[in-house]
Amino acid sequence: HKKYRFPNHIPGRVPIFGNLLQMPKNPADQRLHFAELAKKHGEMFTLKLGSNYWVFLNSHRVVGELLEKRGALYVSRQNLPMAGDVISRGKRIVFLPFGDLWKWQRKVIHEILGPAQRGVFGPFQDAESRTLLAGYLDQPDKWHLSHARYSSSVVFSMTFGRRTDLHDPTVKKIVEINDELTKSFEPGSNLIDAFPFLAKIPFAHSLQPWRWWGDSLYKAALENFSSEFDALVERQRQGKVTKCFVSEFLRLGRHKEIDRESMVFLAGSLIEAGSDTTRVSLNQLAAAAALFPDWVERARKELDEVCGSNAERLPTADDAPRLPYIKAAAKETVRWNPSFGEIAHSLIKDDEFEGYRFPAGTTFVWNHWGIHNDPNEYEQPERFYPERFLNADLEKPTKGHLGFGAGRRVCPGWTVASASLFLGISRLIYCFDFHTVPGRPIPTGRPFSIGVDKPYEVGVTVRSQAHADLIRRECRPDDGSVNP
Ligand code: HEM
Repeated sequence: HKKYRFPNHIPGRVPIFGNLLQMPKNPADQRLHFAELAKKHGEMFTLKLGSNYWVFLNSHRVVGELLEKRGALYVSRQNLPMAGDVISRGKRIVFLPFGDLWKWQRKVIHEILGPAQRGVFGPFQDAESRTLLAGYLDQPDKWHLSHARYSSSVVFSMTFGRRTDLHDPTVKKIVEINDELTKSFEPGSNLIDAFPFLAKIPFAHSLQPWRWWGDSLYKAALENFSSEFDALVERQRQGKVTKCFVSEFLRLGRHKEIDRESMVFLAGSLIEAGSDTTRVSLNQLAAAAALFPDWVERARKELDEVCGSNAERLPTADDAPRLPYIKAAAKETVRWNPSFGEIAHSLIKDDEFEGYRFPAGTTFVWNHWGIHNDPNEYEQPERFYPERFLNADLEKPTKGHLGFGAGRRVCPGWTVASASLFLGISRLIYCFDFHTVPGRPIPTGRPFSIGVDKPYEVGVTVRSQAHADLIRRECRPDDGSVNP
């Protein structure tokens, strides 16, 4: 590696493992650790994790220079024998290395879910957010389950054309598989991904316990998605299909271009990538509304001007041009106290930058928590303050923060995601008050827990009798139940 030069190596490396043994175990602690390292070492630093070099990008400037401006080079994912090959058999787009299959999948997703298709998924978001309100009204203490149901049912409708609730067996399995999957790609979380060469040693299959676990996760996901796929084809045969990702995919003949398992995983990947992210973002929103009532007041003023101060009607997607503050709040929701970790990019060709030389295969991490909490990047970063996004980029939901990642790997679901957030936020803030619960402070200053359990206490009450009546009138209460 003589001809290469990495920025700021973090001291304390040991042979073979590099910095791996210094990594905190818990993902939230890892994020705080990366932010601390950024404070000490500046815009870039390097960790050696097993046999891999990980360069951390700690400012919007270097993320922009490398992941955005040179996006065509910083476009792949690192070699992940466990998460990518064994658990996903190279079929989950999120782990796919740069190449034809990845390019093809991005193109198809864009074609079916991009901005031109808003009319297709808009009605799902409208229906599901009404159910969200009914859930809040009936079971205010289960707000977190209402978020889970909303998020999951939107992406399910959009992908397979059917609504779901939290008791749905397919949804339950997805949640379980996702839990395991998330664990598997934290930096340093499993030895095989830290030492990819181990995967190449021809041990007998039976001597590789990690393979059993990975294989069983793959099979569980495949069965789960396949049965949904078959059910849709059957509904279609009976002439009962709603326009959705899979029905469009079939109508456009895309299934002739790809094998069945890859097709099933493409659909499944959308659900995996779209549900938890939206759910956790709404959890962040609830915490922010309870902790910072000042922005809620300002958001209300705008909503009341458009929909009436006495619950005349619900906000809709068509109100967006008159609700700039809500659009800004949707961006701030994915910026503030971000709970999710980053997904690293990998370099496909040697590159030089400001005196450094990186070999192809280097892993690059956009330091999500570090950048979002850096006072040099955001004034008072700990404060939820939508005003910071009332600027020229307001209409570009992915700009000004890293909530959707960056560059060529930026979340391809952002159109759907930002519309789900916009509608969810505008309706919730219009109809409900959020407050902190005495003696149960919301634990900010570190990433929130992303599990399906309630991450913290938030008090929820309907704003007025008129708002409760509006919900009863316009949202079907029988759909609103999240838990018997
Ligand atoms: C608020 C909700 C969401 C958030 C915060 C979010 C965030 C992200 C982030 C941070 C990435 C990685 C970007 C990178 O590597 O630079 C990503 C990737 C991805 N997201 Fe989202 N996402 C959300 C919703 C969705 C939805 C609704 C869908 C599907 C319709 C979706 C589909 C995907 C896919 C397929 C990828 C992998 C892209 C690739 O590797 O090329 N996401 N998302």
